[in-house]
Amino acid sequence: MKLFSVQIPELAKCSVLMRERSRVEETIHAMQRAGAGSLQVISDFDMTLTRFAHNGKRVPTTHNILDNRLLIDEDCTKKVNLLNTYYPIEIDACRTAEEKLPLMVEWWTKVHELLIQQRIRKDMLARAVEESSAMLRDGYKLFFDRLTEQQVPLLIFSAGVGDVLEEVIRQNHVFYPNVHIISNYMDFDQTGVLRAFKGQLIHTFNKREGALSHAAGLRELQGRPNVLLLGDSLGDPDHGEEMNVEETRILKVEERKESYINSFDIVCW
Ligand SMILES: Nc1ccn([C@@H]2O[C@H](COP(=O)(O)O)[C@@H](O)[C@H]2O)c(=O)n1
Repeated sequence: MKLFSVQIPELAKCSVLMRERSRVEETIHAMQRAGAGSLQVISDFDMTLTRFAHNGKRVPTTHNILDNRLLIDEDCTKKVNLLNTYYPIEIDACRTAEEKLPLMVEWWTKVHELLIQQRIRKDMLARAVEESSAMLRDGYKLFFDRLTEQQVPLLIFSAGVGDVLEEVIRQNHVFYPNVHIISNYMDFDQTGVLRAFKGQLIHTFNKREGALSHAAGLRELQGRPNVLLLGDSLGDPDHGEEMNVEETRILKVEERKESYINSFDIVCW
């Protein structure tokens, strides 16, 4: 307890839940002893590195940022706004990942097809991000700065839109060389018009597959056995499993405590 109240006061807050406080304490001690050279951080992006809401309004996900008249027309806006339909399914603690999977594929596929039809222009993305209310979490600057100072790789695994994600962190001045991103990237034609999404679709429940298919990019993380895994979804705890590492899992959620406490070491709600 002393460790948390003195060194990490946030973890002593009543909004922080831990299944086994003593085990988490031991893990943090071990990670501290091993030092920054043994550490890597894996995080998802939307609602983990970005805020869930601000002043009572949902902060847009990277997909939602594309809902801007610079990029898509009014008719598309009506069709593309599927968050209220599919998000409750994504976070439904009563459904299994197997039940959710086809619905998640349906959600991402529908939206990506609509976006492609809109012939989105690459040179408009930065303005769309500027005009959006995208917002990283409080303390993000310290988080990114410390990791880069200590040369700790930060791997962002996101089922969002990589091009938009990059622009958000660039505009917040934290797109440092230690930041690596695996996400759904747009494929633009020679004139800068969206024609497809690159590679295999990444959604909440296949991030593990995404990690494997990008194994080459993960090589530089080898020799760093300690992983701090940050996520907001029950699909996230899988990220580190292929990597044969000790990990501490920290999660940001608004609700669904019970199931999250069973999946993550630390739950912030
Ligand atoms: N068309 C979509 C599809 C997904 N989302 C949300 O984005 C989140 C993905 O980002 P992570 O960085 O958390 O992997 C996902 O959890 C969905 O809730 C969306 O807004 N629109």
